[in-house]
Amino acid sequence: MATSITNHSVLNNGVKMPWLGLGVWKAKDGNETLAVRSAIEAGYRSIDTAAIYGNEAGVGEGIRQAGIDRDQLFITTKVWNADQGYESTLKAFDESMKKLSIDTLDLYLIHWPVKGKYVDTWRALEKLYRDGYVRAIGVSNFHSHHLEDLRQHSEIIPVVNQVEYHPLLTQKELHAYCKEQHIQLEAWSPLMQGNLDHPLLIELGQKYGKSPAQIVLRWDLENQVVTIPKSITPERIRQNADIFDFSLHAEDVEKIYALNDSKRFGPDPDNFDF
Ligand SMILES: NC(=O)C1=CN([C@@H]2O[C@H](COP(=O)(O)OP(=O)(O)OC[C@H]3O[C@@H](n4cnc5c(N)ncnc54)[C@H](OP(=O)(O)O)[C@@H]3O)[C@@H](O)[C@H]2O)C=CC1
Ligand SMILES: O=C1CO[C@H](CO)[C@@H](O)[C@@H]1O
Repeated sequence: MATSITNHSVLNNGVKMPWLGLGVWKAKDGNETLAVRSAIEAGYRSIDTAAIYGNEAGVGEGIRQAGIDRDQLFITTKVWNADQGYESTLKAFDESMKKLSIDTLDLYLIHWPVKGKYVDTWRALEKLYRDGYVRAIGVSNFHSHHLEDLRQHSEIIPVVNQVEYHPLLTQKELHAYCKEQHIQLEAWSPLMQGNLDHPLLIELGQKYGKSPAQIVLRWDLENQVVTIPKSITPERIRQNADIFDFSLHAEDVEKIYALNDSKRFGPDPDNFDF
């Protein structure tokens, strides 16, 4: 049970990853810098970006402005689909590191399972890991069949699978598979991209004296899912981190699970047109 913002998941290679991080998709034009700085000031120690978000340089700037020791932070970025393949991934990694202006990355993810490419991409991630440039390597948007395929064609197991996960898309089978394989599930769009007006979430918010966003983020923690809500609003950034002073009763966790209707806000990885 996570009781503090510094609580972490211990990944399958022993690296510690905070249960809560800040997402920064769509944060641009300086908002990403302000958001990262506000988050670090509020106690966040994990930031999730990606090459395709176009804000790695601004994220790096926010980290510097916060004036925190690099080893206190957990930074994730991702290789974009157009850069997949062995050599092109190594090049994309260098570019991301230059933009972030850091020497070592905490977590590098394959953003989507691009058919015919992700195994070679994974070999590049394995090299970066073995050479010490990345502390942990993982994937995003992988179904269990992608993970099985990778398992049969590679040596290192991903530490994390970052997938769309929220009350309307609970991914129970994938979650069970990841648990069995010691792959940490990480939730993207945990706040359903701001669609938080469901009556149950409002009712539970009133019951626990919390907002619907806090109820959903606490539900992630109860389910041992790493979560990375995005906000560029300092007050919401603080609110989203104020989830360590309460816990949900088991029956309420189940009520939220029951909202699942396999609703995706993003594409299904099997149908995504790369
Ligand atoms: N691997 C992948 O393929 C993907 C990864 N991601 C990652 O996951 C992160 C989170 O997902 P994302 O899609 O951004 O969406 P989220 O589910 O985190 O929702 C973000 C939206 O919710 C609003 N919001 C934040 N906090 C609150 C609150 N307390 N009350 C009400 N509204 C709130 C934000 O507004 P505002 O900012 O204006 O405060 C924003 O509009 C991304 O930023 C990215 O890092 C996302 C998509 C795909
Ligand atoms: O993380 C994400 C958000 O941005 C991308 C598109 O621009 C998505 O495809 C992706 O999954």
